[in-house]
Formats: sequence, C-alpha cells, structure tokens
Amino acid sequence: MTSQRHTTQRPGSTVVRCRAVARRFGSVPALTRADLAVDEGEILALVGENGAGKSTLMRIIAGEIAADAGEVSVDTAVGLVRQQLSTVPGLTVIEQIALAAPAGGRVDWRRLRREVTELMDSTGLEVPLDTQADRLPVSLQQRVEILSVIHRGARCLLLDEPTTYLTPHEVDGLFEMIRGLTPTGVSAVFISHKLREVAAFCDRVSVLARGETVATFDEPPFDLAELGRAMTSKTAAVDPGRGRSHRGDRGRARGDHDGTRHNRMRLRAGSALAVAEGEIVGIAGVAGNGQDELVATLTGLRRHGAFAPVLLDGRDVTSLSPWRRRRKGVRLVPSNVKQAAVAAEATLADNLLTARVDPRYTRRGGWLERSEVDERTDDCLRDYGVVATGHDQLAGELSGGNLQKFVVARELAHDASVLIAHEPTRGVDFAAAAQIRRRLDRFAEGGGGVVLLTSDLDELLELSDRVHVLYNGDLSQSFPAEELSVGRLGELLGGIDRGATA
Ligand SMILES: Nc1ncnc2c1ncn2[C@@H]1O[C@H](COP(=O)(O)OP(=O)(O)OP(=O)(O)O)[C@@H](O)[C@H]1O
Repeated sequence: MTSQRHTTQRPGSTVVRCRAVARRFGSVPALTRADLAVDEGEILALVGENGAGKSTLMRIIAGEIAADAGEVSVDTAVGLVRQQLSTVPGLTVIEQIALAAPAGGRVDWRRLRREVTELMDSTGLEVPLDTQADRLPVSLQQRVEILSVIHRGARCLLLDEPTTYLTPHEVDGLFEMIRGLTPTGVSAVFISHKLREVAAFCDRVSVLARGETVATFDEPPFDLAELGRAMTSKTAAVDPGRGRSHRGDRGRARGDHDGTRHNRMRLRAGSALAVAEGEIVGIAGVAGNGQDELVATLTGLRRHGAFAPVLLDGRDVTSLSPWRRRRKGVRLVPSNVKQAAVAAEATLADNLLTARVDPRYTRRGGWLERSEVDERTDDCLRDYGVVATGHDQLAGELSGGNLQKFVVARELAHDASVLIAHEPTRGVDFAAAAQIRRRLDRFAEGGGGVVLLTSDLDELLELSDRVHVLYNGDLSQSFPAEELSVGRLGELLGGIDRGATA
C-alpha cells in the first residue's frame, strides 16, 4: 500500500522527521519504510498492531539504536518514556529522578525536590519521593518515568504506551499537563492501543503496519473505524469472531456440562473470594488498593494476612510454594509480564519449559524431550498469532504485545485449573485483546476458574460472573456482574457505598 499523507498548513516547524526509515533485527524486518513528522507544539499519535514497529521507531528517534536506511533528523531534545520500566532497584524515587537529571556536578537535593514537587503539582502526577521506587506499584513507577523525562527538559516527549498503568483520571491529568506545555513549543508522540485516548487527546495520527507508514490522519475528529482498517491493512483478515460475548449465553453453556456448577475446584482467600469451576470472578479496583498483595497471596509469592488462608480444591494451600501451586494447576499472568513472567535472555521454548511441569517433556529416566517442547512452543505462537520467528527467538526480542500474548498462551496451555489474570490484555492491540478475552472465556467454559484483575471496566463486566471491589486492601462482598454498570462500578471504586466488606 502506498503511503497516504494529506498535508495541511500547520504552524510550528518540524522538530522530528523520519523518511523511509528501515531497521532489521537479524532476519526480522521491524521497520521497512517508516515516515514520521512531528511539529513543534503538537501531539502526534502513533498507532499500529502489536509488532508493527512503533517502539523501534521511537528508539531510533531517541538515538538508542540506529536506522539501517532512510533519513532521521531530530532538531530538539527528545525524551523517551519506555514501555518497559527502568526502575533501578534500591533507589528512592527522588534518587531515581536525580539519576536521570542532566549531568553536572553535585546534586542540589533541595532544588531538585522543589522542582519535582512543583512538577507534581502542575501535572497531578503524585509520587512519594522518599519511597524506594521498586517497592511501588508499577502504576506509580510509570509516573516516576514520566516525571523524570519532563524534569530532564525534553521538548519532544516520546511516550511509548505511557497510559497502560494509569487510571482514566491520571490519563486526563497527563494530557492536560502536556496540553499546557504545547503552547511553549513542547510536542509529544503518543503510542497507544486505546483509540479512544488517541481520539480525545491527539492532533494528528500516524499509522504503522508491518513496519511501514500506511496512513496519516491530519484532522480531528478521527474516524476510528478507518483508523482500525489502516492498522490491519497489511495483516491477515481481522478475526471475525471479535465482539462481545454475552455473559448470559456463556453462563448457560457452562452450566450445560452436566447441569450443575462443580465446586470441586475452589480457590479461596479467607471467606471472601471463592472461584468455582467454570467461573470468572472479577476484581475491580484502582491500582494500588491491594491488587499486588492479593495476587501474591493467591499464587504463593508472598503471604498477606488480609487475604489468607487460600484454599484449593477445599484444601488449605497457604503454606505451599508458588511452584507447588503451579503443579496443582494455579497459573498467573502478572501485570508486568516482561519483568515477572519471562527470562528475557532465554528462548521462548526455554521460557515455556521452565514455567511448566509437564511429564510429556521428559522421557523415562528424566531426559528432556526437546522436540516436544519446541513443538508446543510453536503451537502457542500459532494459536495466539504471536509475531515471532519461532521457538528459538529470545523472549526479550518480542514486542510488548506479542510477549503478552505468548505468556497468556503459555499459562492457559494444558493442565491449568485456576488462572490469576492481572491485566491480561495490557499492551495488546484490539484484535489480540478480543482474542485473549475469548480464550479466558473458553478456559472457564472448559471448567477452569479465573480471577480477573483489570482496570478496564468494560472488560471486567464483559467477562465476569461476579465482581468484588478491592479498596484500601479490603475485598467487598461480590456483586453479580449483570447487576452492575460501569457507572455503578465507578462509584464503588471510589469507596462510595461499597456494600458490606466480607
Ligand atoms: N531487539 C530485538 N531483537 C529482535 N527482534 C526485535 C527486537 N526489537 C524488536 N524486534 C522485533 O521487531 C518487530 C517490531 O517490534 P516493536 O517492539 O517495534 O513493535 P511495536 O509496534 O512497538 O509492538 P507492541 O505494540 O507490541 O509494543 C517485532 O516483530 C519484534 O519482535
């Protein structure tokens, strides 16, 4: 497809320009012909399916990696907020920001603190400056990165999915702040899979598909359907099964196993949370209200008294290690897949192997059946449409969304009985998100139990049978999902009228 660009006269000079940029990683062509122009004072959205090359283009503009071909000119100070967090273990937030600050002699801590406090006031992005950054929930770590880049004096912000961990309120705050800066000539490139955010906040949209710029939309309002079509224009047909499933229909299908809902398999935290076979139990809550603690307690990573004991199949498994729980079928999609679910330097096949306990992988005598592992890995990649070269590719080389799909595939593969899914569609494009939702649904229909923690309220209501609200470390009673709406959930999330806590 030829690149389409409808130019209009815009004020402000162009501060970043890329023409016909190409870049390969080994045999993988990440970019084939990317064009991009960012003008002073504008917010440009960069959209595209998982693996389209968005992050690669940002890394080239930021000077982290070089292009193989094409022209790149950058006439301003750019600051990249990466998809993957770069929190340095052991440092406090203010130390982390000092580390990223422009070099030059000793740090004037007083001044730094004053500047960052002012920045927090003006952006509404609050963080505790004296807390160790790696102990903060990922949502706050993301805020630290954004503050750090702005504090460093970047005039063109390259924001690679900066809103994945932010609440809608924080997203509003972030854009209000950037809008406040644009009259002074600051510009931003904003990568997001949430087209609603793109439509609400951006001046222009550039679309990448399979490494090539296929369209640029210059005038809001943007036609989201047309945007979606441009994004998928170079890939196979979008899955026709996309769209909402209906809880009622699904419930009936599940009940039809044999007319009853089995309680054979249960995971239970205290008396509050119980997940039966065939059930998806949603946990709603603003990040930082105890989600990480709940997930850690359910999976055995840590024990938080408020949620223990944990029962599986009616037996107390509170003292079982995460590994032994895995052997009993408890699986996890963590909220930060890249850091917590894979070894980036290992191949996908090795990542499948180390995460699973499967007798099929060993011959008699304990020898590893390598070809079986490789085949299973390729099955996962194929089933979930993961863009990868094959089982031998290193996990760290996958794009963010493709890695997410791989981890969901791995965790849901055979022998899973309970899945703890924490933001399972984070960072994936809309077609892949719909596919992951269908897989969760199908897993439940097949008798699995799912604990779903997601900040996407539509997703929560679409998938869950019942919903608990987590607020300030307390789980509410559960509400049947069909009695809830996004508006009602919003009230519950804010702690208004939460119903009795269990
Ligand atoms: N360091 C690397 N080594 C090998 N392949 C890579 C590397 N970085 C990126 N790729 C590949 O380049 C392609 C583009 O990746 P990129 O991360 O730019 O996509 P993206 O559009 O940002 O995707 P997402 O929306 O999933 O974040 C992918 O196929 C990816 O696997």
